[in-house]
Amino acid sequence: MTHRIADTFYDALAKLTPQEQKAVKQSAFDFQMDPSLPGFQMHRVDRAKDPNFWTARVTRDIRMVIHKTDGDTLLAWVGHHDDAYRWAETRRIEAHPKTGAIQIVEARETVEDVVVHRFVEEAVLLPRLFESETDETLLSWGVPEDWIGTVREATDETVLDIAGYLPSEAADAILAAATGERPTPSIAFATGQDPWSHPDALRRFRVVEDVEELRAALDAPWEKWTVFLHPAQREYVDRDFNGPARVIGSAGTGKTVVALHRAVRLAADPSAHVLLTTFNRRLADLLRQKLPLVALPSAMERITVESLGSVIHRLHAERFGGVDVVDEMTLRRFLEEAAAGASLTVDPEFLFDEWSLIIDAWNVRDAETYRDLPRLGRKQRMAASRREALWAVFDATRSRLEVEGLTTEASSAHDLRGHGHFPWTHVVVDEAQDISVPELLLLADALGASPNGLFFAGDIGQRIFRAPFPWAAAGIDIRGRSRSLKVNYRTSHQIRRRSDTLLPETLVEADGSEESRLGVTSVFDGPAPAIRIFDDPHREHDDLGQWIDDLRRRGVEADEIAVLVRSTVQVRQFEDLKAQVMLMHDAKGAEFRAVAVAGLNHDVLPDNARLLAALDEAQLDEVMATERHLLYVAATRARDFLWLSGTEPVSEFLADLAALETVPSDGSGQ
Ligand SMILES: Nc1ncnc2c1ncn2[C@@H]1O[C@H](COP(=O)(O)OP(=O)(O)OP(=O)(O)O)[C@@H](O)[C@H]1O
Repeated sequence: MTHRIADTFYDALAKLTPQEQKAVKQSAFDFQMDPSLPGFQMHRVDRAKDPNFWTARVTRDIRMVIHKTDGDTLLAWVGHHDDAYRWAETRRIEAHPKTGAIQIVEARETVEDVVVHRFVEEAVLLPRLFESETDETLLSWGVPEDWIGTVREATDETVLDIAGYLPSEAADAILAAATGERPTPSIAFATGQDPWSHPDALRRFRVVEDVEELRAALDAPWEKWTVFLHPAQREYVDRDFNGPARVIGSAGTGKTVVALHRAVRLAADPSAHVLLTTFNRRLADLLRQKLPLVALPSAMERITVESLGSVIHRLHAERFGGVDVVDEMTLRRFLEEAAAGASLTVDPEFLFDEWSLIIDAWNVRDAETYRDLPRLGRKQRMAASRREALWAVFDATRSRLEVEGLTTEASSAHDLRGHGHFPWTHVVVDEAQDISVPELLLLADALGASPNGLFFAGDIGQRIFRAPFPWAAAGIDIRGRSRSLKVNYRTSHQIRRRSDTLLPETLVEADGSEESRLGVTSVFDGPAPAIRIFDDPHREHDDLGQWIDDLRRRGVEADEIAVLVRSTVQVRQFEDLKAQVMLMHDAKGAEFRAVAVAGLNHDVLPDNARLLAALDEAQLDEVMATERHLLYVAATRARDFLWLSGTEPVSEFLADLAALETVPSDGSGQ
């Protein structure tokens, strides 16, 4: 006898009151132990299209909908009595005729009102998106047979509605197709293969082995990712790689979720020691909070969650004793004094960048290496004589640091390379787009060649802290072991579409490889983002206050609303609002039901001081890219509601977004 739980049960449970949830959980456990208990008063749902639907009593008013086949049970839905019967009466659970995956299919006539009604109004005007697709193609996307006609009638205006009624693989496919992507057909199972084990079935049904597992699954019904993964996520969690691998994808596509599950799956091996890490402490703390949702205590014992900086600092202290790390001001002074000593006139910013991004980052120790080194991540060319003169400055700075008993963070990482035992067998790095050169060099040295040794999750469109550099130069080759996720679980269609316009459709990595951002879909709908431009900052503040008050009246709690700004001065400007007010940089890794990115003014984003400090076109491009990424990161923290505003003269990024508002729909559908 196999017990399963469906994602629809989960979603329905999350909508009940805490009291009702408690009762349902107890009943679900009891049911798993003994489904024949008389208290359940099992009733077959008489008017159901599918004869296998039953209801089980939880309380006077609450019923679980159970699907029973050959002794196997599936917890399919839960809710108030009449709703539960209606749900069961209008669903069928069956294997898809083409793909072979088990699906929950909603009876089409129940939704005709919603969808067809709209068809009538728009039918004459709008082109049908899938008119020319054959039945065979639509079936290969997982569209249920009796939905083919409706899908073929879909227009730009109705495609979202229709997708909402379809099994997720079919919804993903039609939404991707509506944006011009060619969906990959679902795997077709041969007759005789278990339809429940199809990858598309595994994303919505999960076998529950014992009550402990059921308890873990039901304890956090809002965190659906703890139980149900998209097949692409599952693949990257489970697969074995013979070298470093990477999952990429735009904001909200579940990369962190993959990183967490992957760490747990690696820790299943009793001889494993897994480091789950990222580039700063705040993000490592967030990972530490999420890990217990997916890891049993036995796996937790084999997983260390710590930021890379902290790991390096700790290992260095253990191995070499304590050394003081030089602060930035002192380092800048040493560099300038060394330049003066060598009678070299050089821009201090350039000197500092050259030290940080080349000399210290790549551990350049002699003039020859410096002379021959490719300009990794630096766009300016430099004559050999100039490099020779500069080398004297860097060499003197190194000696000075040594004399004063100081080191740098980068040097600490370099010291650890090739020195002694690396304490972990596997490292999983989240937010890998912001990893530094020395950190990557260390990881490459320790585990770059070992199977399943290194796994990275990241998005180059969200790189906001560090300059880009080619990973291959650090000894990491992920060619053929990198793939992207395309389903956005966090952000509504409307918010994702708007935010996506902030970045180019194709991003180019430092090694020249390209990443297409097209074809991403969201799993739910919501209101369009509010894009507002004001003449007066007080007006901006007050209107934003009203937007927040409105949300509060609609039941959004203050801690689910974030106001994100670019500078600390602006934090003060908005801090009286009933929301969490924070810097855009600090929102990385977080998500909120509602986000307002405010104070998007001309001198604020891109940050004026950074623009002024740029020494040439290349640096200017880099500043523009990271500032753009920052706005993208900020906007994509929003789940349901997004507000973007500034006061004239506004940020060029905001002006661009506002200009799009007045342009008629681009016809992309998504
Ligand atoms: N398979 C899934 N089912 C349901 N929800 C999911 C799934 N995967 C991810 N999510 C949800 O999507 C949201 C985004 O996930 P996650 O933070 O892992 O994305 P990300 O790609 O790391 O985002 P970012 O790049 O913005 O940091 C989270 O709320 C998470 O709970």
